[in-house]
Amino acid sequence: MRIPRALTIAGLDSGGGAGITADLKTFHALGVYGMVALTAVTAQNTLGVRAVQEIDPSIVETQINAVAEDIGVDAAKTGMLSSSPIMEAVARAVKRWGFPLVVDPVMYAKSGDPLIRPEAMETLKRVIIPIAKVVTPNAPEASHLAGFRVETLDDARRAAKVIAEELHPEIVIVKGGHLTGNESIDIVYFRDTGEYRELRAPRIDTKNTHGTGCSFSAAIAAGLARGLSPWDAIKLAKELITTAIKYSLPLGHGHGPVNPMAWLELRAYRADVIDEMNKALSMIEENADLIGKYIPEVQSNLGYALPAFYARDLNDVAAIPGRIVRYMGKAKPSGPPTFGVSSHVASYILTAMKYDSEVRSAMNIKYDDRIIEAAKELGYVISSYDRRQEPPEVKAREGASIPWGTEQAIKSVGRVPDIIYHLGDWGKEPEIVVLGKSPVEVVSKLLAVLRRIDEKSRF
Ligand SMILES: Cc1ncc(COP(=O)(O)OP(=O)(O)O)c(N)n1
Ligand SMILES: Cc1ncsc1CCOP(=O)(O)O
Repeated sequence: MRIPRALTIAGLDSGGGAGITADLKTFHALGVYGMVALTAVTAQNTLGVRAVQEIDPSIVETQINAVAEDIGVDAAKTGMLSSSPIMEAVARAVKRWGFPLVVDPVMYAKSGDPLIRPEAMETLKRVIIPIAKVVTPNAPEASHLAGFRVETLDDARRAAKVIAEELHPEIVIVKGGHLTGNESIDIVYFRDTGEYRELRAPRIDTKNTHGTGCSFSAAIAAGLARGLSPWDAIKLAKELITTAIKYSLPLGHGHGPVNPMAWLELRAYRADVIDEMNKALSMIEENADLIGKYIPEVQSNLGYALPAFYARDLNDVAAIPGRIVRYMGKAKPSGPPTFGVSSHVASYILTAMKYDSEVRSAMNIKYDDRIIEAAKELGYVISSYDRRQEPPEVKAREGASIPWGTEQAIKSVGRVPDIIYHLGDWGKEPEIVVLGKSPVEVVSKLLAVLRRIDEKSRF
């Protein structure tokens, strides 16, 4: 088994959002072992850079040699290279080992503070960019490298070609993050073939973009280390950075950090949600006769949302496609738990989570007075709302009824209850919704109530 290995040759951001910490998170999120050759220590936070201590160039070079000689480097990236001597040292080591290099031509921090000495700009162009397989300037960096202002997509296309032809990297990506428009469009130019390609993603409206360039270039290096073609590595990096920006972290008072670990966490949480749903479905199947009696005309569903930070909309809630039906008197899930297949139950969950982020699961069942009575006896918190009181403007808004009703029920008991019910309206069947922290907890609550009804009916 080959363990892909990538090296970041970059600076430390004490705030943890950019530089080597962003790079290592990105490498690991993509399943690549990460190594570091530190070039500078910056005293930095989300607001700016307070101080910079450069690392001695010979130490930078020795770090690269040390890891390449022993552990091996499948691909590397550079970030903050602030001085000509550091650049010369890096170039010597890169040429010695011959690994593919991604260059993020870091010039300024998001805060606007400079991260390169003015006199080193020429060395960046003459010594570092020519040894790059891929170079990833944003629009201001592309302006410096190409020698004209990059403000439009056409400018970006022209700049990519000029940088490739004059400075000789194999591939130039002029990133669209600093340009305007609903989409963030990166221009990719291949020097050998003269071919242009584009990478598009919806522009995400956030100020928390600290570390974007670092993570993007690290993701390309990780893809190369994994043996992907440059184009596949670039596409993967665009997907990762879009996710990292979508789930960026509102930390600090300036530009908060992007979140490359979201790539990994989302996958882990999704798998966890499906596992927990399957456990609860087994409980339903083991008690199919009992639960079967309480499946309503519209049928039931059981939902479970991702943890609150990741639960943004209905697609972030897993439920049963085709719902839980009554078949031969028994409760029967129609299919495997799947994200984005519920609107009704998912809407209860997402609304409840606004009041208590721990309550991530719910199941709807048929209304029955005995359930309310038994739940009261068991000490559950019960609340209700009256669908007939729904304001016309709420009724008129698609998808607004359940959030409205859920909020009414929560506000009337001052917390997210265990059970919410309503007695219906014209054309709306009365229903009971059981809520809980997990689907196992929801089904356990439901079974406790149904068993109590059963016991009572026997005496
Ligand atoms: C140590 C260090 N390296 C690089 C940067 C640049 O990061 P950022 O300011 O977020 O800009 P992009 O990553 O988007 O290019 C830094 N601030 N510190
Ligand atoms: C009670 C109820 N009312 C309309 S659909 C439905 C059942 C569950 O729907 P979903 O599968 O959207 O959660």
